[in-house]
Amino acid sequence: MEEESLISHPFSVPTTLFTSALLLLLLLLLSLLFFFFKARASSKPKAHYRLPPSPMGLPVVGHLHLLRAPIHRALHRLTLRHGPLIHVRLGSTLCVAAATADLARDLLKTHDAAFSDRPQTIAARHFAYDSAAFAFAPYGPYYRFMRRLCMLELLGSRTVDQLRPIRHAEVAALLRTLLEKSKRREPVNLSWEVIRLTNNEVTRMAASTTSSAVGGEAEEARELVKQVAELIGAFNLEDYIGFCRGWDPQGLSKRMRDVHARFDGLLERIIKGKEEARRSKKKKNSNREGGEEDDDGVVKDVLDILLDVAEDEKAEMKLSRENIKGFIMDIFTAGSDSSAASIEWALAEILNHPRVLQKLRQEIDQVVGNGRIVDETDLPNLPYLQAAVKETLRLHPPAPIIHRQATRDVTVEGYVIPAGTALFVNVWSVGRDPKYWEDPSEFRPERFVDDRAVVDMRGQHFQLIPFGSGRRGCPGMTLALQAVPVAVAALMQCFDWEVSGESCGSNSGSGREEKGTLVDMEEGIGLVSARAHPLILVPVPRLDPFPEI
Ligand code: HEM
Repeated sequence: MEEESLISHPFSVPTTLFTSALLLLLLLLLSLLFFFFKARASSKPKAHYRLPPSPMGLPVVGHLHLLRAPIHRALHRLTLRHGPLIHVRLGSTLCVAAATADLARDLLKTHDAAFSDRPQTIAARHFAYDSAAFAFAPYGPYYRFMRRLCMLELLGSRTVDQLRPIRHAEVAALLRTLLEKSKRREPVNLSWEVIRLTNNEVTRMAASTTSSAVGGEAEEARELVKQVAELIGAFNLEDYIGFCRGWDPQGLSKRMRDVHARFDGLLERIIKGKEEARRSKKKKNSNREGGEEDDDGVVKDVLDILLDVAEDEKAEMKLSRENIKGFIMDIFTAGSDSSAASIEWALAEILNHPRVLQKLRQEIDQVVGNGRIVDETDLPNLPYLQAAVKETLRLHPPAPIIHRQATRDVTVEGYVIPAGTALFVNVWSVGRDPKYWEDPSEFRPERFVDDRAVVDMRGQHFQLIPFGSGRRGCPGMTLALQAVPVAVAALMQCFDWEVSGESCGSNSGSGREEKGTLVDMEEGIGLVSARAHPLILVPVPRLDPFPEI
């Protein structure tokens, strides 16, 4: 059976449990024939809409049977056959999918305002504190206020810089673990270690003034994030088949309520701990002579900033407890798995390309040397590393589909996309758009070196949009573009890697997989596009003596 990926980014389309839901659906089909005519009549677009082309659909299920996971690949195949802009139906929900860089520009730039909402699935509603959170909030005054706060403070470059020591400490902890294991020549499940790294980084940056503030809770957060991923990724019949609404035939809504209650409990504990720490700090300060503030050098984390705003009488908008919990939950779930998937894919591609590995190490050795571990401050001097990360995100975007919803009717290339339509911009296809990419399936970091280095990932060059674009583009990009390359660089600088067991290539036709030597590149299914199988490798220390960590 195909292993399902359990890691998440909540802005992609549901894929997990897709197959089982489809089976259930087909069983229901016969008994629901009566409803078909009703559902079809109510879901039919009005006659004057000139929709983009579409494959042949079925009653009730629409095109569900054509969308086997991973969905970005299924949509890619359909757009190759029917044109770069198509429409499909998930049950009774009308969706439009776009597959080229030019269409991405049209939809996410020219019509950005019309596509600035996200579809409100049942999971989104459950985990979004009734729209009080950020990632699924409608594009209104609250969202705009939070977005500004996010870009200037919460995830802005100043906060990201100030919290660098947390990330540095977590990378060092990972290297120590690997060094220990290397002494016993023990295979390491690097996928697991990398998820732990990014999860610790995000939870500590979000909510810990000291390393112990969330320490014990990071594990619980990791487990809950996994559950949220599964549930957001589940194909929920209630979302797409009108007559299933309120019935919960798969028991998903019940599970969502349970997981949400547990996550809420964890967030309450974290926030109460933080409030306690802030109260005692205030007390300590007020006991000081002259009542001057104690600038004890402790840097504010994201939760501190949110609580400051919530307590500020003059703030443009008052933040509620729900707003704060929602935002922290969003970055716990959005921040760690996407970065982990990028690190894993980068390692796998680099190991499969010894020439790239050699060039990368040459660059790191020249810039950093052997006496210390590479640091985020080295990144501007490591252009080949940055190119390798870009190339990884082009070929393996962790959120392969950008998911938005039309707030009004939009005309694109002569077709009309009606208000309420779900939009899928297939980032995976866009990164392979032959108009912009030569030999698109080749892993070749060189394409970003020299004059082509101007293609960046900030959402202005639409052939490369792994972080999306426009008013709903990823606010965690600055953070990810520090955390991902430095982790890749440290792992390549410090260790040689022997490929072991499950991670071996399978000669499955890519032309670069060779049994016993190289890493398999099979893609899993799940909200975040991660590897299907864990990366199991044996670390062999490369630096002798190993630098102090
Ligand atoms: C390599 C890592 C990452 C990738 C590839 C990625 C990708 C994306 C994409 C494609 C979107 C949707 C953009 C759109 O609709 O145009 C998004 C949204 C979002 N991401 Fe990320 N992301 C990453 C890391 C992070 C991190 C580290 C954080 C926070 C700590 C984060 C937080 C968010 C949030 C909160 C949103 C929702 C924004 C909104 O709806 O306005 N992401 N991300």
